[in-house]
Amino acid sequence: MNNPLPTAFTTRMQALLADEFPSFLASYDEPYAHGLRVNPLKLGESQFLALSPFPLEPVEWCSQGFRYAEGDRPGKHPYHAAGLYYLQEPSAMYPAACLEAQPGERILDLCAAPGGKSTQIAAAMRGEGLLVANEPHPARVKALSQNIERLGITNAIVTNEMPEVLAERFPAYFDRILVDAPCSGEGMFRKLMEAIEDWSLDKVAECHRIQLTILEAASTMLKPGGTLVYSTCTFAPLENEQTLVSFLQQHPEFELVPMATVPSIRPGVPAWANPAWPDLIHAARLWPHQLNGEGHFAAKLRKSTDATADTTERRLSRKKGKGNGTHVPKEAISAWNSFVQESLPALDDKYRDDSAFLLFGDQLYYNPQPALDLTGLRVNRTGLHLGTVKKNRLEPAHALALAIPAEAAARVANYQSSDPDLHRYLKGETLARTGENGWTLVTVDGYPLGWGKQAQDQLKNHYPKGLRWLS
Ligand SMILES: C[S@@+](CC[C@H](N)C(=O)[O-])C[C@H]1O[C@@H](n2cnc3c(N)ncnc32)[C@H](O)[C@@H]1O
Repeated sequence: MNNPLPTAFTTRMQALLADEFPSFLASYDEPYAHGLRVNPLKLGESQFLALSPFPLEPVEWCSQGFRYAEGDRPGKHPYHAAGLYYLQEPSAMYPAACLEAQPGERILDLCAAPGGKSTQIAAAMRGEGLLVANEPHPARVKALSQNIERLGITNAIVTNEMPEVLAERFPAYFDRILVDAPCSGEGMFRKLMEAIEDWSLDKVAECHRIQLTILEAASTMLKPGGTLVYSTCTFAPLENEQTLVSFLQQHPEFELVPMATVPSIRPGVPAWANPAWPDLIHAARLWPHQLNGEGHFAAKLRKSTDATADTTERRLSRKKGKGNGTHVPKEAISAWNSFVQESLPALDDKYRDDSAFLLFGDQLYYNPQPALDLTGLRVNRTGLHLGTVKKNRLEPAHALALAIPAEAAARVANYQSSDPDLHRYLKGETLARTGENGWTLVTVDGYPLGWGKQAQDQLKNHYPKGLRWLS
């Protein structure tokens, strides 16, 4: 590898890994492990395997996960734009699988950007229940929100808050919480030179402190009997075994519990914490020299059903955000209903509950949890963005195109993935095309990509400017 690993890092890893250290070090000369996770909200694994232009190998711990070869570019394929998959290195697919999210639950992903694990959790929820995907970093929350949109997720609320703020609002509220914590990123060294340049022992210590504050907030928000998964993409015991033990010492109502595993995944190490903690064998270490992945740590904790839950919601100052939107005038709802009648005649009854509509300015949303009070919180996306209400007519949102099946639409312009017209569409060009006038769903091999508006012999392009392909 060109950029040498930090000496303090290799010295520590040599002391920890002893005989295994040479093969750990040699793994840095291997290529980065490329993976993608098929999005079951759009299609099943076998359907994708039949369609995939890339040779794929299954990931052992995630049924929707596949490895692809160096040199393939699935991020540059129209199927990516249609949200058929999410690019994610294989070991990062493990923590959300351990969370075992179920349809209908309330789930929080507390450190969620850019959304790899949120999109995996949403896939397991099958559109039922509530996913709160939170990211405190203002720029990173935009990437998270775009990925939620691209994958056609309709039951997520994307927030941009510090965990402590959410903890005040949601005591004992969630069935499951994922803390995929900010960390020193030692598992990113193969992919990103900046991860090596940013690393220091001080950063490891600082991350350990931050991880404890995040776990503290998570513990408040979890219901008695609830499940918490903690994960990092670093190898440092201080950020893994030690963070957990420091937390468990303060929280006897939590215990480590076993997770589904495979032989190439190793247990956590009880002696790498102070005091040594035998239950750490239930945690998991994914090492780059023992499996084909970049490396991760994960552990599952259960909160006792006897834990007393302080469900008193602390009163926040509710001035800064407008998370609940404004009262929705009946004209906006009827604009939506007219659009459905005219352009989505075969849409099911999913978006018909008048109490779920929200209006932010002229932007109409459909809230997966209408009873939830979001006032005062910084909210980036509240459920499904339906469109813009303009003069009592609805201009459909890009998110809507990605969340519906092609069969719902009255007018569809379907292109094969290799069709030059499809590439023109993705670049934002108007297409020469005949067809019935009106809003038209543009699809690739039957999977929705975005909107066009047919007028005479042209399909006007409504693919979002910020997503257009440059070449
Ligand atoms: C490991 S990354 C999350 C990756 C994400 N779960 C995924 O799978 O795509 C950790 C995230 O935590 C965010 N973060 C940083 N400080 C935080 C804090 N105090 N509380 C919550 N999240 C924080 C970072 O901005 C970063 O996006």
